[in-house]
Amino acid sequence: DDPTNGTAPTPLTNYLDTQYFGEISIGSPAQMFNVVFDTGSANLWVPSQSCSPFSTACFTHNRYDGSRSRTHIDNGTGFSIQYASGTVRGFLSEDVVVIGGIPVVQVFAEATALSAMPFIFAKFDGVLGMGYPNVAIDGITPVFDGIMSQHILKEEVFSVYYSRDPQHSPGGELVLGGTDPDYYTGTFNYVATEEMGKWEVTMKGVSVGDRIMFCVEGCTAVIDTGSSYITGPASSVSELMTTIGAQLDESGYKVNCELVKTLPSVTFHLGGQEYELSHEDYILWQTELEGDVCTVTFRGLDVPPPTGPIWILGANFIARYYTEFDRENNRIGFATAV
Ligand SMILES: CC(C)(C)OC(=O)N[C@@H]1CNC[C@H](C(=O)N(Cc2cccc(Cl)c2Cl)C2CC2)C1
Repeated sequence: DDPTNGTAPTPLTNYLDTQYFGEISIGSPAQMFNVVFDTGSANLWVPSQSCSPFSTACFTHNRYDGSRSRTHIDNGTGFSIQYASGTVRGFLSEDVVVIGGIPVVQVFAEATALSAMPFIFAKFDGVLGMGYPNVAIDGITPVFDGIMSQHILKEEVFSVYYSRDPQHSPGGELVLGGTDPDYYTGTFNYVATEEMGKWEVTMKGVSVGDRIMFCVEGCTAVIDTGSSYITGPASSVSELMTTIGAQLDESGYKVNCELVKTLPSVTFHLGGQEYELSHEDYILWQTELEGDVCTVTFRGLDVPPPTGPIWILGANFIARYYTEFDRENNRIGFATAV
């Protein structure tokens, strides 16, 4: 009998409120990796022992060595992912993956080439996609689907808590099979996933203060645990920044830290509920040597049709709203995070 009654928690590390990752093992004996549990993708990849020494991003991370695992199964099929922000190339292997204490035989990619950008900034080794199977490249069964087919989870859901303060411990928590009441208050409000097979919902508007300014006719919002920020169509975000008096510089939108407490809330209308972010939720306040820097955690990103135009609600949204991803009922639940 499972000591955690059909649920399996994994503590997460919070790196600068922008990267949240937890530990999994692959192989026998266990080889440990830090991975982002990413609802915006559906494949598992980790750096490979056979990655080229010239791939700095690969070399500075933990690497999987199939020859050291007695449960390794050769595959060798080529694999590549083209992110908006970078490229991962390698080949497929199969081995036992353990996540939250649950073992699953899994086809995954060994990365032999990782683009320096952005992976040299990554504190994590790889990515474990928590998306639906139809987002999976090469039709590979995602990890969570492999676990659901074992019928050991109390519910076919997983939940995510992201802490808002890097010093907070744990930096977050992934729960397979349920939710963790330690990290939310009140009840869940649910929104149906709009397009079967993506962690995407219909958004009814985006308000600044009490004025609906964007997505007035409705639009699509992706709830993406693997994105650091909130992104929206570049024109909308640029208008939003003008409204709050933020300037764009080479590393994002900045505001004068003295004015932060006067900034309006930004509210996302999902399902029958309004999800407000206050300036505490969307400003990253960093104290540097040359003074304080206040970054607005919104980015303009134009996703081409038919996928776009979309808004992507990332870590800073999830840090405020504890999120339950429900595969049983194809819906997403939000509760106020503690
Ligand atoms: C189309 C398809 C390829 C499936 O799209 C995706 O996979 N889309 C992914 C959607 N979720 C975010 C992913 C992403 O941007 N990164 C890079 C990243 C994010 C935050 C911080 C850092 Cl340092 C980095 Cl490197 C992966 C780590 C999750 C892309």
